[in-house]
Amino acid sequence: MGKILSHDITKIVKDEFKGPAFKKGHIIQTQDIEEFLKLGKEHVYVLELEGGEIHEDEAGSRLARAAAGAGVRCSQPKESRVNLFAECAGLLKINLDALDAINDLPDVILSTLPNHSVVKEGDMLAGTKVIPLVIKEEILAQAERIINKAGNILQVVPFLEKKVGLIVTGSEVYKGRITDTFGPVLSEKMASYGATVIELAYAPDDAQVIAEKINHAIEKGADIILVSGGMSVDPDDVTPLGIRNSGAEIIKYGAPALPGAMFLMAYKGDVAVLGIPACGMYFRTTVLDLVLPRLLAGDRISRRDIVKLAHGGLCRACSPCHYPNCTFGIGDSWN
Ligand SMILES: Nc1nc2c(c(=O)[nH]1)N[C@H]1C(S)=C(S)[C@@H](COP(=O)(O)OP(=O)(O)OC[C@H]3O[C@@H](n4cnc5c(N)ncnc54)[C@H](O)[C@@H]3O)O[C@H]1N2
Ligand code: MOO
Repeated sequence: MGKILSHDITKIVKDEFKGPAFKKGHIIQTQDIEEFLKLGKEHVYVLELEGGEIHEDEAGSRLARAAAGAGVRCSQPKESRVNLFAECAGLLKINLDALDAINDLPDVILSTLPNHSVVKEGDMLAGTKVIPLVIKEEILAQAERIINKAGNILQVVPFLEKKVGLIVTGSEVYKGRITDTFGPVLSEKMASYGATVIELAYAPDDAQVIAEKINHAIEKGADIILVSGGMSVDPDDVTPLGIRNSGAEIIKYGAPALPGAMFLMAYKGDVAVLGIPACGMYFRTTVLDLVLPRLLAGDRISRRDIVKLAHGGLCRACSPCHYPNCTFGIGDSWN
C-alpha cells in the first residue's frame, strides 16, 4: 500500500492544511481535525497513493458501476461500500457465474439478494465493498474484464403486461354447490403483478371440457393460462389430462416445492399452461409465487428450472407468512 505519513495533530494549524502534507492526491483519513482533537487523538494520517493503486472509495464506485445493468443505480461510496438499488419494479436477474468470479478475486466483495427476487423500485439489491484501504488497479481491471464479458452482474427486468386466462375446475364449483374461492385468490395475485385476467372460465371434472376451455383462452389471446384444482390423485382429478388433451406439451408434472408438489408446467407453443393444485388457494405462498414472476419477466420455464426448485423449496409454514423474507425458493433453485 502507498505511503502513510503521520502528523502530530497538535501542530496542525489552519494554514498547514494547505501545506505539502495535504496536497492534491493525498488522502486524509479524517475530514474533521477538530473532532479528532476533541477525542484526544494525537496523530492524523495522510495516505500518499503510489502508481497503480486506487483508493477504496473510487474502487468501490468503479466496481458497482460495472456490475450495474439495466434498471440498477449505484449510491455514493461510504467507507468504500456502494449500494445498488432497483430503478424500477420487476425481477432481479443475476449472472451467478460472474458473481462467483468477482468474489473469488482478492480484496473485493459483491453481495446480492437472491437471484430472481421480485423487487420494488428503490429496493436495495446488492452492496459492494473493497476490503483494504487501497487496491491494485490490476485487480479492479480484472473485475471489470469479468463483468464486461458477462455484460453486467445484475439487472432488473420489468414485468411485461401479460394476459392471463383462469380456468377454475371442479364439478362442485361448476354446478354451484360451493362458491369459487380459487378464482378470486388467483385474480388478486395476478393483479398484484400487474397482469390482466382476460378470461375467467369454469369447467367440470371433464378433461375434454378443460382442454376446450384452455384452447378458447389461447384463441382469446392469453399468454399464460392457470388451470386450478383437480391436480391430485382422485379419479375425478382430471386437470393434468385436460392440459395434455389441449395439445400442450407437459414440461413437468410434480414440482419439488412444498406447498406445490402437484404443480404442472406445460407449454402450448409460447403459451404457458400451469396446473395449480388446491394449495394455491389454501396457502398464501406456493410454487406459483416462484414460477409466476419469471413468466411475467418473459422467461420460458424449463424442466431443469422446476427440478432446481428442490433446494430451498420447502416452506417453513410460518404464521404469519414472511415470504419473501424467508428461505422459500432461495436455494440453488433458480440458478
Ligand atoms: N390421496 C392423496 N390426496 C391428496 C394428495 C395426494 O397426493 N394423495 N395430494 C394433496 C396435495 S399436495 C394437494 S395440493 C391437493 C391437490 O388438490 P387438487 O388440486 O386435486 O384439488 P381438488 O381435489 O380439486 O380440491 C381440493 C379441495 O378444494 C376444494 N376446491 C377446489 N377448487 C375450489 C374452488 N375453485 N373454490 C373453492 N373450493 C375449491 C374442493 O372442493 C376440495 O374440497 O390434494 C391433496 N390430497
Ligand atoms: O404438496 Mo400440495 O401440491 O402442495 O399442497
